Order: sequence, then C-alpha cells, then structure tokens
Amino acid sequence: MKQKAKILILDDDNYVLLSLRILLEQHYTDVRGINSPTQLTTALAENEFDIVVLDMNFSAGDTSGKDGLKYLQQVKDANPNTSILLLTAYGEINLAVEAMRLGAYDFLVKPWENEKLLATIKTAFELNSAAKKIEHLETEKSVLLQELNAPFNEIIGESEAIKKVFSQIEKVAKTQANVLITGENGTGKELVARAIHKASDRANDIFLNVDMGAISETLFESELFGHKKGAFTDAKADRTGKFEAANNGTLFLDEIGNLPLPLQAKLLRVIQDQKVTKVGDNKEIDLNIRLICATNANLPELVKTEAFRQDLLFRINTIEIHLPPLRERQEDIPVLAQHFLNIYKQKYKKPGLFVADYVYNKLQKYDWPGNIRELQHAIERAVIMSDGKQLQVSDFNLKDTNETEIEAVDSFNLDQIEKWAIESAIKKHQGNISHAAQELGLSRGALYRRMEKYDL
Ligand SMILES: Nc1ncnc2c1ncn2[C@@H]1O[C@H](COP(=O)(O)OP(=O)(O)OP(=O)(O)O)[C@@H](O)[C@H]1O
Repeated sequence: MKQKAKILILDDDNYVLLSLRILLEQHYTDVRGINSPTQLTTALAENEFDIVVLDMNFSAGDTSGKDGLKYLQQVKDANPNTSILLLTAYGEINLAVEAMRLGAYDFLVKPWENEKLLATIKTAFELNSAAKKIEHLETEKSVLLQELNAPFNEIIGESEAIKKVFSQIEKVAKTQANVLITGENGTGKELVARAIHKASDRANDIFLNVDMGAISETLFESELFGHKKGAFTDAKADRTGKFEAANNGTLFLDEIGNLPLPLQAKLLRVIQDQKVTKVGDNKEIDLNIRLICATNANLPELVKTEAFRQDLLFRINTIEIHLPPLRERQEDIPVLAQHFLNIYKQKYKKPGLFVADYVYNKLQKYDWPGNIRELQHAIERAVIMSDGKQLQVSDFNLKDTNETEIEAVDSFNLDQIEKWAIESAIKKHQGNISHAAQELGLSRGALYRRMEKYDL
C-alpha cells in the first residue's frame, strides 16, 4: 500500500524528474515534479510538503551549489517541518556539510541508487511523521495544562490560615523537598499539591495523582512500579508503573494513611533509593520525582499505634502543610461562595443570580463537615434549583443548621424579641425578603437594615 505523503521534486533535468517521479509514485500517494525554481514559490504556497527532493545546481555550468542552498532556505522558510533531500552530481563534502547545517535532512550524489534513495526518503518521512506526532502531543499537553489552570484550580481565600498556606507553597515549590499535606476531606489538599507543581520547575512536566486508598493490595506493585509481559498470569503486555510515568514530574500520593503496612515498606524502598524495578524485570529505572503526599489521617497517631511506619513518615514529611477545616476559616466562606457562584452562574446560564448578605451569614454559621467540596456542591445545587434572581437559604438545603428551629425568646428584651420576629418571618417565607417585610409591616430597606443590625 502506498504511503500517504506529499513529495515535491525540483530538478531542471526532465529525465531526472521523470525517473524520480516514476520511482516515488510506486510508494507515495502524492508526488509532484517541477523543473524550474520559478515554480517553487507557488508550489510551496499551495501545498504543505512532507519531503522536498532538491537539485543543487541549476544555471548551466554552475557547480557551486549556491542555488540549491538558496532554495533549501526557501523551502525551510515556507515550512520548517518539511524534510529536504538534496541531489547533486558533484558530491562535495563541504557543500553537504553546509546544506545539513542549514537544515537539509540528507544529501545524495547523482547518479543515485534507487534503493538507497528510497531508504533515505522512507526514514525522512518516518522522522517527519514522528516530529508531527510529537508536535501534536505537545499541543495537546499545553491545552490540557491550560485546562488544569482553569477556574477550579485557583486557590481562593482571604483568611490568615490560607495566607499562611500561600506563603508555604511559595517557599516550598522551587525546592525538591517532599511535602505532606494534611487536612480533612475537601479542604483543598489536591489543589495545593497542584499549585506546588505549577509553581515548581517541573510545571511543564506531568502531575500524576494516585489515590492510594483505591489501589488493591495485589496490584499495588504492578500499578506503582509497572510489570514486564508474562511477570504473572494476567500480565499480557508490558506496563509502565505510576512512578515511571511521573518521572521528571510530580507524583501526588493521596490518602497515604490508608496504605497497609507491608506496602508501606515497598514504597519506602523506592522513595529511599530513587529507583524502581518493574515486576518480573531486573533492570532498575532511575527516578527523578517530586513527591507530594496527602492524608486526612493523623499520621503521628498512626505511628504510635504502629499502623504507619515512622521511617516512611520521616521520608515524606520534610515539609508539612496543614489545611484547616472550613469552619475554622469562616472569613473564606463568602469569597469561596462568590467564586463558585460565578462559575455556576455561567455554566447554568443564570447571569443575574446573586446571594444576599444575610444568606452569606447563614453559610458562615454552618459547619461544613465536607468542607469546600460540600460548599461547592451546595452552590451548584442551589444555582440549578433556583428560579429567581436571588439565592435563598432554603436553596442550599443545609443539613442541621437550616433545619435548626429558631429558639423562642425567653426574655422581654425588645431587641431580642425583634430579632426573633425577623428570623421567624424570614424562615416562614423561606428567605423571601419582600414577603417577610410585608408580614412584619416594614419596607424591604428597613428589614435589611435590621437584619444587618442583628447580624442575620
Ligand atoms: N481554597 C480553595 N479555593 C477554591 N476551590 C477550592 C479551594 N479548596 C478546595 N477547593 C475545591 O474544593 C474541591 C475539593 O478540593 P480537593 O479535592 O483539593 O480537596 P482534598 O482535600 O484533596 O479532598 P479529599 O481529601 O477528599 O481528596 C475541589 O473542587 C477544589 O477545586
């Protein structure tokens, strides 16, 4: 079968042109010939050639090869990815060197041997295709990296706690230190790991996330270290392990506290040696990996009960970054809520939606056991379910606090009674301020002023 390739031959000898075309057309789908350099500009403008076969000498009697070098440059300028094969009757080595320096793929002396010419063109074409594939993968990679940098990868927060985390990220990113990120589920541990990677010298390499809790004990070595075909019954082909795949980049081992003790020993060895060996192989692969681990467990406590190896803990926690739960950084709740609201307003095409201050107050009082992930989901759900312009507390479907009954007043303090009446009216009308104001006999503005006064 013919190879799908576009080849151009430029030679002022019509006999050479014809024989080359007949030869190459047997192997390639699109072969064109031109016998004058004056046709070169148009040919290059109209086509993207994979290969150009170029004569070196055009003006009769000129053997300096200068013409060939000039046209070589023209082809390169038109498309730097085209492979150029030069032909000359006078095989001068210094001319060949000069041509290669200017970017020619190879150089053949006339009269050529057909087999050699075909072999040269075949290799040039294969290299050219590989280069295109790499270029394509590079583009794909940069698109993926851009996606990773999308809104969900921005760390939002204004609290002292998150400012401390920002400063820790900045200090640690450029080093090679192993980092342990601790915090409850949904506090942003993975986000912080990605931020360290993005700010490190490895930013243009891979960030590979492995959930240690999700890997079965039997497949652990094969998944992490890889295996050779035939290493065990199900090993039908060679497999690259996560460590090898993350080489030169950052490996993020999430839920490291869930790793059973025997596997901790295996992991420790690889981290210590910075080398990995595939199951069923005896070749060692050198590793150059930035390791970031995360856990929601208290590892020192697990060390005390001998559920986690102390030596492994020392290896992974050169620097420790702790993410406090959201309930301990309430100042972040309104900015985070606003951030997610902006994202979901756009996603669900509800541009006018907003959240009143008193709703933010409620969100701040809720304890968010699922942390930022729970807040994010609550906002998404609220945006989907809302039909008006304003999100109400009831849209958030908050467990506990939303259902909490407003305690009845047990005093005759007028302020307390007024606060109670306002809270009750708002609750009765499910956060609809106009209706609550009407019931209370107040204007909307007056009700807002009182809500502010009582911090509702
Ligand atoms: N400070 C923040 N700013 C913006 N988004 C955040 C922030 N922290 C967390 N998120 C978002 O909350 C969600 C949960 O974060 P992430 O997965 O990083 O948490 P985690 O601690 O790794 O959770 P788990 O322990 O369950 O794996 C993600 O969608 C993340 O983008």
